[in-house]
Amino acid sequence: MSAQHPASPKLRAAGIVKRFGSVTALEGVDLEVGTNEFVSIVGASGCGKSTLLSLIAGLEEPTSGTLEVDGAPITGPGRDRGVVFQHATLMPWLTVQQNVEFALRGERGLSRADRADRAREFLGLVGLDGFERARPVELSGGMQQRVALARSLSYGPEILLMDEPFGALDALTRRTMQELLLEVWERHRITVLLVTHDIGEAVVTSDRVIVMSPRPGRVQQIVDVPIARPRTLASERTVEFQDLQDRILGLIHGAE
Ligand SMILES: Nc1ncnc2c1ncn2[C@@H]1O[C@H](COP(=O)(O)OP(=O)(O)OP(=O)(O)O)[C@@H](O)[C@H]1O
Repeated sequence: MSAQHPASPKLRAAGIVKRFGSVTALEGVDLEVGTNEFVSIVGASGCGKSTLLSLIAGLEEPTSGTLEVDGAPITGPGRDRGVVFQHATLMPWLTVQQNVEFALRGERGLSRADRADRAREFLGLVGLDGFERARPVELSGGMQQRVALARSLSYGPEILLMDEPFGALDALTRRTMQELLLEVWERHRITVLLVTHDIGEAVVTSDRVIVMSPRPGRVQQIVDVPIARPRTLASERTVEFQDLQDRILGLIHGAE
């Protein structure tokens, strides 16, 4: 287990247990994520990665244990946490611009014009200038995920929770989206928690990788990623990168 724990964590989970009927999805999960940290969660299918993310998003309640953001308990979904899922879940009858504006409707003090400006700003950030009036059906999967990312970032969350956000994309688009995510993270310095099946993705993006073990889901090990940033394709060709990736794969297979 890594000795490094953030001094005052942005996000803290302590003793988390989650049961669905007779299934124990999570058993005694402890986790601390620092402000601006980029942390990935990996592990075999069914080890509780999505469940943990849903609990932190406030979409599910733990059976027992404590979940906190900045020391305050998580009691439900909140605008301090943005969520991006594997599928973009855009509203098909709205344009790209309207989809982002819709997410801003609850923002106090934002006029209609402000919402439109904010939506345009974030669509620009994810490289969708010129697509504001398109409908989701006219976009590729990667572009739809860009809209989902813009939508989640537009209301200024401090934590971005991502569940296999690029899992449905082809390898090239996936690579572009990883680079975009890192760019956004470097620029906005938010805290990111990324669930992924792609160990390379976890290593190239993260400060730390949490390896979970299944039945019931627990934190098996936390692996530090000491590779210098910014990370590029060249960093992935290094022995250090390959060794880390192999070590994490070994941990996952050892736990199955
Ligand atoms: N709503 C639910 N009702 C019943 N059981 C559930 C529910 N959600 C998750 N589970 C169970 O909890 C366990 C953990 O599931 P979860 O989806 O969190 O795992 P995961 O690691 O994200 O899996 P995958 O990598 O396949 O997406 C599984 O045994 C799953 O069947």
